[in-house]
Amino acid sequence: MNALLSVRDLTLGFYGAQILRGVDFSIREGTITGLIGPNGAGKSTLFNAISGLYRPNGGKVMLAGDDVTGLKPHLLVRRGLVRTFQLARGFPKLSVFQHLMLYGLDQPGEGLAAALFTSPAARRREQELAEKALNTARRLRLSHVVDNPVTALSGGQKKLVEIGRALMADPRLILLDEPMAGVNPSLADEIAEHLVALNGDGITVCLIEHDMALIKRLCDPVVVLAEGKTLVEGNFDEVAADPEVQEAYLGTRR
Ligand SMILES: Nc1ncnc2c1ncn2[C@@H]1O[C@H](COP(=O)(O)OP(=O)(O)OP(=O)(O)O)[C@@H](O)[C@H]1O
Repeated sequence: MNALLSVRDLTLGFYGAQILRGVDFSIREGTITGLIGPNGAGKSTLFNAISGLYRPNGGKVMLAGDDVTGLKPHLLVRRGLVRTFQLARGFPKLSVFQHLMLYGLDQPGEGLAAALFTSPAARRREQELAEKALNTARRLRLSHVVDNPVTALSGGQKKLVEIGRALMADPRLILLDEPMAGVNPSLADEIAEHLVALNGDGITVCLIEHDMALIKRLCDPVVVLAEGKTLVEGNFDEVAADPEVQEAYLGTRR
């Protein structure tokens, strides 16, 4: 399988502190790739650098063979790369449905003007979007809360809305930053099932997660990041048995 995304020698620093120190890794199309590493290793920063939130100081991000280093997030979304955040972002007063619609609007050719003018074409497009939002909610088993404000949702449901938001962009690759963190075990299981289903539908997934049982169950390969560098890559058992990985975790985490 080909690399859908490759990161080469990526570096990024804040105020003189080097956080990413030459990261190299690839995400093969069709995989659920796990990205693990001790707290502070730079995993979220790496997602931010890939998804255009932070501009790297050096190195390259290639998406489907194109150099997309430093492209703004909305341009990457149009190329099929979407990320989610650890803490669901959003507008507290909007309903789940309105959230999904809003993110569906940020699509190629979907100017705000087109959405506001009530031409037959704009109305048709709005109807299509509404259907897509309802289907997305159904797919994530959120239909029963679709008209509720996001503030009224449980932590786990908010995580599902965050995934739904990403799905509205018809992604080819989703970067998920701890989508199960802080969620009760049965909902974490449900989210895991959704990820497997999305992957079955052809979406490539890269997942940051601290729960090793979930990583073992869902991810192959697993990439380990420590102190801003990729340490090793392999299947879960290979990675877990690696002395360097054990040392990285022992040194800083357990
Ligand atoms: N905007 C920022 N400004 C300054 N330092 C930052 C910023 N974002 C992250 N850092 C620093 O970069 C380092 C890596 O943080 P990051 O959140 O990427 O780690 P992580 O591997 O995702 O950790 P965790 O598993 O705990 O979420 C940390 O030392 C953090 O304090």
